[in-house]
Amino acid sequence: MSALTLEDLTVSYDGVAVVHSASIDIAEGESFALVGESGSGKSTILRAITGLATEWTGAMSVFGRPRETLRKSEFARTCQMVFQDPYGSLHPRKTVDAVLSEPLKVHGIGQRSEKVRAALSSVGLDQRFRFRFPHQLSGGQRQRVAIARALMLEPKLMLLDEPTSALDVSVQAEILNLLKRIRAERNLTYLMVTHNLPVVGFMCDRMAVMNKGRIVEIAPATALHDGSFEDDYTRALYAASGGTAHDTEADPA
Ligand SMILES: Nc1ncnc2c1ncn2[C@@H]1O[C@H](COP(=O)(O)OP(=O)(O)OP(=O)(O)O)[C@@H](O)[C@H]1O
Repeated sequence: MSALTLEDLTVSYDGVAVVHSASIDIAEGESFALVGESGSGKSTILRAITGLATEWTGAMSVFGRPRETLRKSEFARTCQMVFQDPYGSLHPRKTVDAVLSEPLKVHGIGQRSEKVRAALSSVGLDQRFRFRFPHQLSGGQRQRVAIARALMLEPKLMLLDEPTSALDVSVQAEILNLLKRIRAERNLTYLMVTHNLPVVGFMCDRMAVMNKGRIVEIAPATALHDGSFEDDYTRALYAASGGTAHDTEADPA
């Protein structure tokens, strides 16, 4: 079963296309990376999937359903996104409890207190953080809250937009380990934007490489062992990242 299929997806802002004819098919349970330099269109693909970028042509489907047929609430229960910046993505005047309860309230789901407690422990946060505000948390703790919020509705597909790049190097590996564990525990599908190839080696099964709005190559993450890429741009990106074989079992940070 495909978790996410994009066919010939072109996305524009104000009539100017920034993603051109992208096609990707991600299997259920797969962890898939979108890589490429800044401005290549990676986040725009995530924005089109979530509905934040509305000018698109082509076809998108989520677990076999055409994207445009999914109502907002159905989509939210299937697919959630974690953003790069846990500072900007959490409301400054809402406690962790309020942030985590909100999706349950909106969707009419009960047993909220138990669910919030369980969510905190599943992202490795002590219960004492429950009634704190974002400014009372570290960057890594905030990102744990953002991940917990994304999990509240038990989605099957997670879109991760550079989920660790705003964090201190010392906590990046912790968050990547957390994301990896959660995916295994819940059989989640990940589509992750990153510019960090070692992160791809650690977290992902396959990668699509983007250059100037186009997917130039789709390769297994194991190609990072020896740089066996077909496309010149991908090889240049690999060389720029150090070009060394990455141990996929080791922490990248
Ligand atoms: N809201 C917007 N309106 C107009 N143009 C935009 C908008 N957002 C992004 N763009 C443009 O679309 C192109 C692709 O941007 P996008 O953010 O998707 O790239 P990216 O690969 O995710 O880069 P980064 O790694 O820097 O986030 C860029 O040229 C960018 O300037």
